[in-house]
Amino acid sequence: MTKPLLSIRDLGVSYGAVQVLFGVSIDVHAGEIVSIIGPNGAGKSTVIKAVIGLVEVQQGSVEFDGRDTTNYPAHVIPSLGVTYVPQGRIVFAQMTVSDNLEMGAFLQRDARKRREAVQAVFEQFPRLYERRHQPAGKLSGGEQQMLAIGRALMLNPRLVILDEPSLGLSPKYVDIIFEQLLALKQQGRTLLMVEQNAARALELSDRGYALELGHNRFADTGARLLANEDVRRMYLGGA
Ligand SMILES: Nc1ncnc2c1ncn2[C@@H]1O[C@H](COP(=O)(O)OP(=O)(O)OP(=O)(O)O)[C@@H](O)[C@H]1O
Repeated sequence: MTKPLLSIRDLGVSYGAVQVLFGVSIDVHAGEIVSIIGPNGAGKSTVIKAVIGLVEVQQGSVEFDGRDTTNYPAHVIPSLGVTYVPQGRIVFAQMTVSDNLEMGAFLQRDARKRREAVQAVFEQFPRLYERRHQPAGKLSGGEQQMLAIGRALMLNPRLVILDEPSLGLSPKYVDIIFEQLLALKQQGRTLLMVEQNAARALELSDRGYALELGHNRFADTGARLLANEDVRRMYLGGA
């Protein structure tokens, strides 16, 4: 198999004296959707925060596109081609939808390229085009999540990392957001996400990793994890 685009190896992270990750390893290949699942406190968000420089890695390594990026500062990560959609639909509420998107292209100095990127996001999310002049704070929760995802696409990233993209959304928008993530993969994007909605996430994931108390517990294709009795009992509510 080709080398992973992102390779997280034996990650150890502590908050102060409390260790929360104990040798976690995760690979993401170009063109894949990979999900990290696990109960509250398993360490899912900490893994992605370590990748994007928001928490310090004490053991192990992070490699992106063959380069050791362990403990690269957060402000450098977007220039590598890695963008992040934080938990909680974070948008600039007073700014219009269009201006929110422009903010996502902060590294792009060419105004024409910025406009082209905005147009590409509008094609992906026609609903955002309809509401382009409105303040982001007036959008519904699902639309704000579309906007947060659209903003992360503005730099044409090689990897998009999403923390709980479906959290707090109505069932209708959960469907829409997951459909959009699948559409992004079909366009060749690479996605790594953390999801509490494990069954839905695994359905559209090429591969998944189940964490337990800061350790790797299961790693397999999405389909095989969904079919695994132990995974179903421990992570999918026994369904
Ligand atoms: N800033 C912090 N300071 C101290 N402890 C933290 C901090 N952030 C997270 N933790 C602890 O680290 C552990 C892992 O948290 P993390 O948020 O990575 O888990 P998670 O699997 O993403 O769960 P959740 O879905 O609840 O966010 C938990 O015990 C949590 O309480």
